[in-house]
Amino acid sequence: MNDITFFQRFESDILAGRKTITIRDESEAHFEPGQILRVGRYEDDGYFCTIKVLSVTPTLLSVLTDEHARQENMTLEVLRDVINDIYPGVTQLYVIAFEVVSA
Ligand SMILES: CC(=O)Nc1ccn([C@@H]2O[C@H](CO)[C@@H](O)[C@H]2O)c(=O)n1
Repeated sequence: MNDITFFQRFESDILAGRKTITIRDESEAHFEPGQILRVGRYEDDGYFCTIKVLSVTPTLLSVLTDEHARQENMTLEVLRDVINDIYPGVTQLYVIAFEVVSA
């Protein structure tokens, strides 16, 4: 069983270290720094790597910055669109910073 999933289109960025955060809603705000998580693809739940959680930081959609976008390997405009698609109407978000520990 995997502990967290990502859309398949982000797999290569995660494995290459180009995507080092994920921004989630309340339902995934329970992770703790130091936790080791098995990571799967959302589409088929296939395992693709193991990450270590570095931090979990509450944030708001309205205060996302270019620095968040850089850590997602996308522009801020695209990041806002992605979040609006996944979490329509949600303003309270959590930035989960992580590093890949094995793949
Ligand atoms: C079931 C479910 O919620 N899955 C998610 C949720 C979010 N994300 C990515 O995190 C960043 C900010 O949201 C963006 O890169 C998102 O695409 C993801 O890959 N998979």
